[in-house]
Amino acid sequence: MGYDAFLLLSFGGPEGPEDVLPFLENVTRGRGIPPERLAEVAGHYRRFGGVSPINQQCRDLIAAVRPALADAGVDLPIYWGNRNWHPMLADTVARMRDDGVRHALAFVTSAFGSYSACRQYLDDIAAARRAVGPGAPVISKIRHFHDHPGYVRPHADALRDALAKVTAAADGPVRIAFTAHSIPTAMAATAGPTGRRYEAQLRETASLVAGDLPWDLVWQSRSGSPHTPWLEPDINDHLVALADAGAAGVVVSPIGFVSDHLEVIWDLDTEAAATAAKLGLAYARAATPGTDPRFVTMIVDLVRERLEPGSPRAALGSVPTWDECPLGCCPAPRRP
Ligand SMILES: CC1=C(CCC(=O)O)c2cc3nc(cc4[nH]c(cc5[nH]c(cc1n2)c(C)c5CCC(=O)O)c(CCC(=O)O)c4C)C(CCC(=O)O)=C3C
Ligand SMILES: [Fe+2]
Repeated sequence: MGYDAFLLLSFGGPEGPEDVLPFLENVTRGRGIPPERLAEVAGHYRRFGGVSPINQQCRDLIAAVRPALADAGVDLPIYWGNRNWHPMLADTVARMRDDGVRHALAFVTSAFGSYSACRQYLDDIAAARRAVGPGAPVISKIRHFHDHPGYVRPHADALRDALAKVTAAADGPVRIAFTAHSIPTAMAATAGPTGRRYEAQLRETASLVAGDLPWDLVWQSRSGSPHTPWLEPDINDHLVALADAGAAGVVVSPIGFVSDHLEVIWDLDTEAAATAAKLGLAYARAATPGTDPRFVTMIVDLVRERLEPGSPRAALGSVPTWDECPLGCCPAPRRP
């Protein structure tokens, strides 16, 4: 099977105050998110001038991937499209069609399964192709990479850097808290081909990143209606529990994310850091891979896996990954 383009597919984020509400409408359309929650989240974006860092992080990633692909002898044009904000995926797919692209490989900026982290991107690809109509390229999504050394090692080094800072500052025991985006428990139950795959992958990533160190996996950025159960505990509640149990410091490592986007700089660097300060806990947040050269090389290697069938599939763990998600894997949740 030949591929003739590389597509970076990401979440998208606003790049100015006037973008914030239409962006949030795109994210939450038909999702039953209460207006109070939306107003609150709009406030988070406004605290950063209405600019999410995520689009610039995508530009930076492309700038790093372009020479890395060329060095590896992979000669593919590079495109970028987002689910929720410009450049919108459907516009990108139209441009790919105009350029004569027939079959693109898509790297999605999420390492994990579940509807929100995986199937939703496949649905967005299908919707964008439908919108473009005849001649739209086929787009194949690159596999999950939750246990790829190019994802695990940058997180592991960042964890050690942050741990050194907190250990120097804390007068007592220091704990490690890994975080990922919370999802509704119903979505977690049906993640992957046999359920609970989002949590299983995250636990595997956590244990690979932590090595011998003890850790907890907790959740951040809960959205939705307060009446819908989501994965718990929230990082802020967890910090209270750690302080009550006598911890003096905590390192928070957002293993659920590939870059320091708004959910990291607001929910962790602003909110969780304030909770820790109030509790008297020493606190540091570990960096995400971003444009770490090992992460960039991973993307090249994942492309080569698909270009050269039979080439090695790097994996440090044992939770399986595959190229094509089975039908019915990570089904869409029922929406209110
Ligand atoms: C699993 C997961 C990931 C990780 C996988 C991946 O990376 O894709 C992720 C990433 C992200 N989530 C992000 C932003 C938002 N997520 C929201 C809402 C939701 N997220 C959900 C799940 C996830 N989200 C879910 C189940 C909802 C409820 C609505 C629904 O059922 O779909 C909302 C609505 C407002 C609110 O928070 O209530 C916003 C603004 C940004 C961009 C940050 C930036 O701008 O820099 C990023 C990278
Ligand atoms: Fe989200």
